[in-house]
Amino acid sequence: MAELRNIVVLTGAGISAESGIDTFRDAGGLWEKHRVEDVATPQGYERDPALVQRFYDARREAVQKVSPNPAHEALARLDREWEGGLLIVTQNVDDLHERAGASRVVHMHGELLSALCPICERRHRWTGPLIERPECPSCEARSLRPDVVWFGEMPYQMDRIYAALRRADLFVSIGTSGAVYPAAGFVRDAREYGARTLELNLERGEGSYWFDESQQGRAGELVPAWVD
Ligand SMILES: CC(C)NC(=O)[C@H](Cc1c[nH]c2ccccc12)NC(=O)[C@H](CCCC/N=C(/NCCC(=O)O)S[C@H]1O[C@H](COP(=O)(O)OP(=O)(O)OC[C@H]2O[C@@H](n3cnc4c(N)ncnc43)[C@H](O)[C@@H]2O)[C@@H](O)[C@H]1O)NC(=O)OCc1ccccc1
Repeated sequence: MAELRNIVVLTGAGISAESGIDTFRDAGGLWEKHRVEDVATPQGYERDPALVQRFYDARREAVQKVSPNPAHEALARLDREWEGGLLIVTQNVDDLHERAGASRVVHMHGELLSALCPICERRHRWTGPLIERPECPSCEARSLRPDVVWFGEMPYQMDRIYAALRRADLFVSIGTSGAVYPAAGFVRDAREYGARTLELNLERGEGSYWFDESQQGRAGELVPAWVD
């Protein structure tokens, strides 16, 4: 087997479930309580920005009440100790990877604790809106929006992600249903570039067929076992 040097890890809501963060599609998940079109699309934000602000405010409060779990901690350990290439590509907008100590992390769908001004394109730490369209500290436009990627919008840092996929010897997917693109297509991209592929998930995801190996179980057990 070719020498293992470069690893890409894709994470989804399932890795934060054991920290007490709702996933999207599981029973009692976010998409049961909110219509995607209303809270996670640019059109929904145009229609009712206050509804969208409240949705993300509630998630910000929830994230600040929880802590990283053993799966986040194991990936942070890997990040500290692995001398080869490593990129943790997360679909999650929470900051639990960083709070566990990981640094080689890309938030392809944005971050809850960041605010984006679509006018001057500057980002600011989110200090809580309490109103529909907070003022941008840089250009004073009443424009600040959650710095998250909504459906129909281009995910962040796609060039960096595809470059890492092209170099990957190993692609590992953790806690994601494989229902949302382009993230759901990464396993096939990685395979095309010759990487071995491993799925660690509570149940088989929609793209499970494309993985060389698939382990079912809780991330809090599977990930430390895989890393150590
Ligand atoms: C619904 C789907 C069909 N639609 C899409 O994919 C769309 C449209 C589309 C594009 N290409 C396509 C191709 C085919 C079909 C459709 C499309 N995609 C887009 O619009 C994307 C933008 C999508 C991003 C939307 N924003 C999110 N989030 C941010 C906001 C927010 O968070 O509020 S998506 C959001 O939902 C997704 C949820 O998925 P998961 O994280 O997997 O969570 P889920 O609940 O589904 O599953 C949890 C899993 O964990 C497991 N689990 C649970 N507990 C545990 C546990 N304890 N341990 C282990 N596993 C566990 C469960 O078993 C389960 O499998 C995540 O990506 C998450 O970020 N933009 C785009 O394509 O731009 C153009 C483009 C194209 C190519 C290249 C460049 C640009």
